[in-house]
Amino acid sequence: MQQTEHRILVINPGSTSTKIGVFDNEVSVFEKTIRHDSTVINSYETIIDQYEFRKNTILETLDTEGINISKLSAVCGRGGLLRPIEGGTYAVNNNMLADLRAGYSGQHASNLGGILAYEIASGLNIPSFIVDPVVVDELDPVARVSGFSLIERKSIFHALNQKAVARRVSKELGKKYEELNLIITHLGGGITVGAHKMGRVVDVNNGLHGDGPFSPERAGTVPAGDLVELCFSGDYFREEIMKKLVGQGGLVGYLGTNDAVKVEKMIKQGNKNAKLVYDAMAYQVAKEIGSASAVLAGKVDAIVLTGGLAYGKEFVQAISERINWIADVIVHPGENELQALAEGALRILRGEEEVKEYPGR
Ligand SMILES: Nc1ncnc2c1ncn2[C@@H]1O[C@H](COP(=O)(O)OP(=O)(O)OP(=O)(O)O)[C@@H](O)[C@H]1O
Ligand SMILES: CCCC(=O)O
Repeated sequence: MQQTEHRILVINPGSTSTKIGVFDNEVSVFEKTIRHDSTVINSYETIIDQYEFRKNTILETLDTEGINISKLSAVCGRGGLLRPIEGGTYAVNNNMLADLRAGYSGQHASNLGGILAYEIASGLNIPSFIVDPVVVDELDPVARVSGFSLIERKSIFHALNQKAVARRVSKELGKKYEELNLIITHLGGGITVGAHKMGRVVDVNNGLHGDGPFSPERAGTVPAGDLVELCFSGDYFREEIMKKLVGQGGLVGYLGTNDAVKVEKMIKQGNKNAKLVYDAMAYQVAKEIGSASAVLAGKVDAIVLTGGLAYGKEFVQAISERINWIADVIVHPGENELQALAEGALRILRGEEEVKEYPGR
């Protein structure tokens, strides 16, 4: 039996849920998705205002499950919209807390991850970390140039899951992550396609703010001129347009649902519009993968499809048949973010990796 060296609490706050897990070393001993009623969540003006509610919910859940938090070695949260930083495990420090509280790069439920980790850990006098936040930025300089001198391209993507899956696939291929060129495609509520060149994500679409394929909830890249016309038409407030791009874009905008399983049902029932839209989403994902293969100059060891949509056999098939000439396609459906958070903290606690300091200010 494996000896318990480290017990780690991991926290992944999402827009409608808080996922928590307790790990003894790499082994999950408890995982729970705590779903939050949208009326409760929406009663808070900002994401940060939800802090007390989410913290109490986590502590009550652990208490009900009989998990004694005084035995924890560390707490690790999903990192949020911070300043751009390279991938890795970061200690939560005052600069990070200030940026998360202020929403330095915007509002995202994951902003609560570092704050919750810190507040629970500091009461127990143990360290708190975040791992591979959504702002991980390893872009090559050339990838930052947008073509419009007032706007620079940014790196905002599913870094935690992309990096974790990339490491897992590298192991499966019997190589180090730093020895491979991989295209990792996260197919979730948002979709991001990362060009991982020898361990660095040198280019990726900004999944949150209008870049790349459309997804269940995001519009992705839209024709800029037409968008400007719409913004100044006088028909919409700024927040309305933002919502149409993020949250109510993609499948939600076309078909009124973010649930791909429902869309597949619509298609089976003969809904031609649903078929067209679903095909278009697969088509745009394949285009983005093709573009990432050009970033890697065609030297691609594998293309990986992950996230919830990767459970959809026909969706995966529709993407694969357009891109499987580039490299082998490996499918890892779902995400493993709690495990990735635990492993990130563990690498530090075991001294296998040096903890990174968040710069700030
Ligand atoms: N078995 C399935 N077949 C097809 N689609 C599925 C299946 N299971 C889940 N999905 C779809 O996957 C999508 C959600 O993916 P996922 O759970 O990775 O997203 P999320 O965690 O909410 O958001 P994100 O990954 O962007 O942070 C939804 O559209 C959901 O309907
Ligand atoms: C994780 C950033 C991308 C998104 O939320 O869609």
